Amino acid sequence: MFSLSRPHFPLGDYYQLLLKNGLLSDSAPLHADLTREVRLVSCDSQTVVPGTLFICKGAAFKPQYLLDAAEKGAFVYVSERRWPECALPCILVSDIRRSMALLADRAWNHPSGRLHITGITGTKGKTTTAYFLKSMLDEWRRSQGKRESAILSTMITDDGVERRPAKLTTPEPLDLQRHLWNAAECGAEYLTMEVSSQALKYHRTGGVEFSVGVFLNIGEDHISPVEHPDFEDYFASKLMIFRQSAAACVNLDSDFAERILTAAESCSKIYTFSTKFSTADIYASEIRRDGDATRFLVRTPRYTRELSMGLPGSFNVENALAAVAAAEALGVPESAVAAGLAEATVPGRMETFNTPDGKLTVIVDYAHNGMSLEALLSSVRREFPGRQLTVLFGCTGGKGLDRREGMGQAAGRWADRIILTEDDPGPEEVPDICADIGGYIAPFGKTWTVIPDREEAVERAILEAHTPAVVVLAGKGAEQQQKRKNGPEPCVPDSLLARRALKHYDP
Ligand SMILES: CC(=O)N[C@H]1[C@@H](OP(=O)(O)OP(=O)(O)OC[C@H]2O[C@@H](n3ccc(=O)[nH]c3=O)[C@H](O)[C@@H]2O)O[C@H](CO)[C@@H](O)[C@@H]1O[C@H](C)C(=O)N[C@@H](C)C(=O)N[C@H](CCC(=O)O)C(=O)O
Ligand SMILES: Nc1ncnc2c1ncn2[C@@H]1O[C@H](COP(=O)(O)OP(=O)(O)OP(=O)(O)O)[C@@H](O)[C@H]1O
Repeated sequence: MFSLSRPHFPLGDYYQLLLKNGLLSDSAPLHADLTREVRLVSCDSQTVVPGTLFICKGAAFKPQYLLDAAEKGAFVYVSERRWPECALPCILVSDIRRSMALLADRAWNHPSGRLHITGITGTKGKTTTAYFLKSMLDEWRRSQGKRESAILSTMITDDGVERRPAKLTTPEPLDLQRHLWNAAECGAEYLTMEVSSQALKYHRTGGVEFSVGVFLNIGEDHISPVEHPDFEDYFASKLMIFRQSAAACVNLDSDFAERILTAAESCSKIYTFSTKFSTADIYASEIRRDGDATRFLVRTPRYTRELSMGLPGSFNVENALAAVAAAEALGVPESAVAAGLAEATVPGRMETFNTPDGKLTVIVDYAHNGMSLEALLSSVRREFPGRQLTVLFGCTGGKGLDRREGMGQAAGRWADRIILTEDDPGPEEVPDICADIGGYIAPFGKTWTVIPDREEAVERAILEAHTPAVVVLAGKGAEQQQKRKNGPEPCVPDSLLARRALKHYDP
């Protein structure tokens, strides 16, 4: 049994916290009752109750929200500017994002102090690594008769109390701290979470203690007017994870590994992992595909043994090693590491479907930028020699425009047959996006077919393949929505489309 009622703190505690962290930008005394208990800290006027400390923030913020909050019983507000239309006392701060994170951490009584949290950052592999680690932790916990660990990932939010599809990879501070509180209260003890560069840049994880911070890799992505202005901003944001981590896990095979290691020096312990450098603390060798399993030998400071996993793709060994490294830092027993990895599945990541005659393999995968499609196709080429390789994909519209170049080049380099289709076109037209991608395929001397309707495209990709063949359906993974001009609209997931088409397969 657990109680979900949490303590409440007087306004003075919150005020002192901002003062101590140098966030107050007004030295004038605050005309508010500092002894009054804050019943809720909120940035959403729709949730306000009497006794709320209201946070004014956001590009879409309107002063009317503050007036609504005051009417519902908010008694003080925190903001980077005063709002003269509101008579409530104002705590003026210099940085609303940092302030909000610290206030949220306080409001939920610093729940990360009661959990072992692993934060995972990197351009690619965060979700997969988080699922691997959760599977290992849960093996261990089940063997002790304990409840499952919690996870906050792009795929799912499961804090032991709330379980639903995630809105963001890393939640905003007030949501994040509530999830951490839930996890701590229900006895999850361990929590694995993805930490996006956006979250670090905007201090969403401010105040959180990570037992382990994992840095997987870095590549060009998320550089756009609405995300990061340039690669340096993106990289520097990700490196911030180590400032709040006790132990660091660093991939020596990543680009810029030296710089990542230097940033990790702020942590009290560093675990390096690699498939290339035998000097790494966690080192994998003898990597091979054996039937439906990927096997490799791993050496850690505590043991040397063979590990296996169901997920194909040599890049998944990197993710597995990251999880093994985090498990090492957390003291997860060897047997739970091995069993957890062997059993782990990740929806929409390298989901594989084979025809009974074994001549046609369809792979559904979430690769949706150049780095991931390159890793995916090069790995499939190695693992399925001598087969025709078809790739089907599209690119998102209105953002991430550089993905067209990276994905086009990866397809041009590796595929025999290329089908371009819809993938979250947003405000753009699918044929226009495909034409852009085609411009990056052409220099490789390859041709491509544009089939805007994804259902038709998948069917033709599969049924018109020349066996022995592999058909890769990239980009959407387990997603069930297409983001179009009018917003998200439901769509059939690729795995279901693949199963449907395979029913009509005629060898
Ligand atoms: C809608 C939007 O663009 N939101 C972004 C923005 O938040 P914001 O604070 O400016 O949001 P806002 O909607 O303008 O805020 C309005 C405020 O008014 C309040 N309100 C609203 C209505 C009302 O009646 N009353 C009221 O009080 C709202 O509760 C809110 O507090 O600033 C935040 C800074 O943390 C961003 O995270 C957040 O990202 C949106 C949600 C988003 O989709 N971001 C993406 C890019 C993102 O973060 N992605 C990463 C993954 C990508 C990666 O791997 O790097 C992620 O972690 O998910
Ligand atoms: N270590 C890796 N290196 C390169 N590509 C990878 C790696 N791991 C996974 N991928 C590719 O990236 C895709 C997304 O993987 P995953 O969801 O685990 O990463 P992520 O970091 O959570 O991604 P995103 O930030 O896009 O949500 C996979 O479907 C696969 O194609």
